[in-house]
Parts: sequence; C-alpha cells; structure tokens
Amino acid sequence: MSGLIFDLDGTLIDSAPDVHAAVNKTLEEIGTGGLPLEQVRGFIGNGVGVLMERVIAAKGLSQDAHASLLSIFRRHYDADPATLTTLYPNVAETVAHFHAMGLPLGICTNKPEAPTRTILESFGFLGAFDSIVGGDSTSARKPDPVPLLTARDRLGVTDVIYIGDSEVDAECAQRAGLPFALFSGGYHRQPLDELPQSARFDDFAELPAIIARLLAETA
Ligand SMILES: O=C(O)COP(=O)(O)O
Repeated sequence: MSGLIFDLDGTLIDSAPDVHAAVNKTLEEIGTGGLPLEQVRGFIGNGVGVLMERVIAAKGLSQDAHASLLSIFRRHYDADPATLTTLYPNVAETVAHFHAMGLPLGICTNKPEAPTRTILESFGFLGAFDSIVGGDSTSARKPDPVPLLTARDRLGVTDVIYIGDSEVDAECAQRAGLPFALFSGGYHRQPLDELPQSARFDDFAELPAIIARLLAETA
C-alpha cells in the first residue's frame, strides 16, 4: 500500500503573505519597522523558531528577545493564518484527484500543527489528509527524517512519496530514504538542480502522471 505526503508552505500554499503580516504586526508591537514580503518569504521553511531568528538578525535585534518575539508572532499568526494565504494553481483539483483514488494522504510541515490544521480546514482539506505532522508534533523538525517517517507510520503504509519545494524537504526525503517530487514554484533557496530529487514539476496538473510513474517504480 502506498501513500503521498505533502509539505505545506511553498508546496500546497503560498503562505508568505500571512506570515509576513504576522511578522510585521510583531515588529510593530515592539515599535520597530517592518520587513518586505519577499525577504520574509525567504525566511520560511525551517519552522517558526528559525523564522524568528532570521527576523531578529535582519532587524539587528538581540537574540535574547527571541522567546518573547516568537510568542507575540504565534499570537498574531495563529489567530489569522489563512486570510491572505492562497493555494497554488491546480492544487485543489490534484488533491481531490488523489483523494478520490483512495490514496492515503498526509502532511509533513515545519509549521506548528495548530495553524496547519486551521489552514487545511479553511481550504476544506482536513478530511483529505489522514496524517498531519507539524514542526511541534515530534521531537525533531525537517530536514531530520523523524517527522516524515512519523507521518508515513501514521498513514499506515510502507511506501510513500514526499512532495515538497525546498532544500529542507529534499534533504529530509533523502535521509528518510523516500522518493521526492520537487515543486519548482515554491520557496527554495538553493538552485533546483542541486537538490536530490526523483522528479520535478512546475504545475500541479503534472503531478498525477509523475506520481503514477514513481508508484510504478516503487511497486
Ligand atoms: O517553516 C515553516 O514554518 C513551514 O515550512 P514548510 O511547510 O515548508 O515545512
């Protein structure tokens, strides 16, 4: 039995506008000017703790403020994580396609589990995903393989393909020993050709054919 596990930010959703809004509300609350959207987009992918370290470094603030800034950020973000967030083109149709096929589907993201669930619910996706692992759901975060292997175990399948957008996801899949399909339209920082990958796609409409090929190879 095989399943699919998806990364969230930069893969299924463009979450950067809501993350950016919460970062700038946090900075405003401490009387500091905001950061541009594109800079904050580049800070996403290693979880909210690292995001806040990058914000603090970008603003030249003291890392001593990390815990309090992270808690202000979580208050703003968790209250409103989906208003400005959008699905990438053809994501809804493609997830519905895999769900209708009866493929077990999971999420493995470094975003904390609570806002992950709020976002999935707001897009009507909660019922489609049987296993949701966030950055605070296990003892480790990607690129450590533990969250991805936990998501696989919770799906109750032996074979999974991981679908993600970044060097964090590519390394995680490699360390977990799982096939990896790379979405080129997300938040990667390294050149795409340098990332370990089993397949690459630019549009979710291409994914069903890629998954059919990878599943046939793993069978
Ligand atoms: O860094 C985050 O908070 C989430 O990023 P991810 O969904 O790409 O794992």
